[in-house]
Amino acid sequence: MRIVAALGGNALLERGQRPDAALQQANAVRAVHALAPLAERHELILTHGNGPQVGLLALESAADTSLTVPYPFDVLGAQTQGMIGYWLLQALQNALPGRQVVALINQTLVSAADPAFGNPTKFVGPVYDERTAQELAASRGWSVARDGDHWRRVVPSPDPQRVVETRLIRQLLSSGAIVVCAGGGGVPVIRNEEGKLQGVEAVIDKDLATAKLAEALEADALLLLTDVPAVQRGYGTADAEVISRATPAALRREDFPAGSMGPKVEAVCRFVEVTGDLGAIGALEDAVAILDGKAGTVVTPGGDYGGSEDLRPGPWVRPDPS
Ligand SMILES: Nc1ncnc2c1ncn2[C@@H]1O[C@H](COP(=O)(O)OP(=O)(O)O)[C@@H](O)[C@H]1O
Ligand SMILES: NC(=O)OP(=O)(O)O
Repeated sequence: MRIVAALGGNALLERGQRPDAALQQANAVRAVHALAPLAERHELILTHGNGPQVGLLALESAADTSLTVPYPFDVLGAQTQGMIGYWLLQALQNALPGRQVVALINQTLVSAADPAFGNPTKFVGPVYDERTAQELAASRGWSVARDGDHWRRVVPSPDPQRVVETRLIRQLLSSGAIVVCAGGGGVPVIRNEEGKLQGVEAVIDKDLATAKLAEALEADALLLLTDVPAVQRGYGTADAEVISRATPAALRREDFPAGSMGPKVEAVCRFVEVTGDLGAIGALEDAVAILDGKAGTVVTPGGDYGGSEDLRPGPWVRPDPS
């Protein structure tokens, strides 16, 4: 089976954690520990978030007095792909000796006319209390919004249209490699009037980009792995209940917050609606259990799923490296 899995930015850096490299690298090793069994049995494409990290790099760049202007978000996005891609690359190589692993710097095409450029929704950087967030918004010209119990900076997040390097990713997969790509949703680019690729100031939602990629790669399953065991109806209320199976139509009747669960639900719905294959949302450590039908929120065209036997079965044969 071909599985495209997305790793939440919070899996590498939990809210409130100090962003030390060693801590994030250890978190990457933990994440890979949960994902390695999938890579042993299936073709694996791994994407990752970058919300906490790209916001941190933006703060660092803004504080660098040697710069005329701080680095733009496309450049910062590429930096996070390098940094997080390196941690995942090394963790995967150590967990799966003998396998070829590649971490790509890659771009995702968006529309210059996307209304998201005028309506920032993507959370980046650390969490603040409301007063600090409002002060930072006033002094730095940021947009800020509530993220659960906290406040964070928000930046534009245009809809991903296409992962520019899709064809190359296919080639790497067919050579047997595990591919880490579309980090932070991919570096956001437009095609300018001369038809050239050009970076734009935005952070793409990695779940929506991952769904686009999974569709283009004809994946059998899309797994969005995060820090909650499943999608809940009435999340945060006394009546909250887990949704373990759903159709896209049933999920679309519910309300989920922009910037967190909203884009994940939208991403799995789009993937299942277009492909008729399986999309799921759940906890990183449950990656294998989700595919076995024992955890997470599993979304299928019929809203039913018994386990991975329901997917097109058959072991993935590792290509001979010679
Ligand atoms: N209905 C819901 N069910 C489950 N989690 C929800 C829901 N609504 C909001 N959330 C929040 O969504 C978060 C996951 O989204 P996000 O922070 O964007 O994840 P990640 O960075 O891992 O991609 C959870 O930690 C949870 O607080
Ligand atoms: N770019 C992105 O969606 O990052 P997070 O998953 O960390 O929010």
